[in-house]
Amino acid sequence: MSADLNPIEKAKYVSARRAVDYVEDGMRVGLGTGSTAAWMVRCLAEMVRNDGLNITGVATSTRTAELATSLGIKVVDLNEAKWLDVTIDGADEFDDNLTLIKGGGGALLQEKIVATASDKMVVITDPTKHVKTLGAFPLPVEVIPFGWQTTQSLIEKALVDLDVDGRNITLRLNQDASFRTDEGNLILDLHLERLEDAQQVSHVLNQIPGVVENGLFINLCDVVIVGAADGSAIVRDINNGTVTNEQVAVNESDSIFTDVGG
Ligand SMILES: O=C[C@H](O)[C@H](O)[C@H](O)COP(=O)(O)O
Repeated sequence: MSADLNPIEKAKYVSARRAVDYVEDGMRVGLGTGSTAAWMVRCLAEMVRNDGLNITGVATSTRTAELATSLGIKVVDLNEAKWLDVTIDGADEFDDNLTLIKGGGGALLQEKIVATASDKMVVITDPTKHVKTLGAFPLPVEVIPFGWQTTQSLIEKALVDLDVDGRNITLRLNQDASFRTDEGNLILDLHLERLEDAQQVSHVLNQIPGVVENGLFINLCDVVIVGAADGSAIVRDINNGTVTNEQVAVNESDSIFTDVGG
């Protein structure tokens, strides 16, 4: 493996390399967003290039679409694909129930639509993402720009009613301006520290006018893969209840490392 990659990047690569085993010829594949998902896109592109793999990708963000297209993966709109065989995506946090917090990169809305429209969601992670209780990672909530401060106040009130301390909410910035999602919306990051009842919080947030979607992914993830820098990966499948510790075949001279300058 490329000596230039730090251990976390190596772990992400290992997890992505294992995840692409779920992709078969002719599949429609949801392509996640983020640094881990980018490794998966590079792995798939290599299979398209070297093995003639024939897949159709649906990207969860403009940047993933650009990466996939630039590497030779066919990308279509979800309206065209309609339904997907598998989606592979990263996560910011996951717990033992495979509930996720996503949206650190602001792509949670399209990611959730794509994951929901998939037969299987495979989540690729590194050891830093596993938590006992969700919430240390701020929960992203996508809101429309109109009246966003009022929406924020309504979120604060709803959290108090749920006995969750939601007073620390920040508008996500991109340098000096507000961050805009691919849909032109804003992101509020909820610094909750602990999230005991994800189902309830998610439900309540999505009832508030102005909230488009939140970053909690509940009952969507089928498989989580936790890669490690030594080339091992823990693969947990929630549907068949298996947890396997595997060694992933990695090629030190893999051309995808040169794609990223590693
Ligand atoms: O909006 C971004 C996504 O939910 C990402 O999948 C998530 O933030 C994980 O990203 P990374 O793999 O870069 O840690």
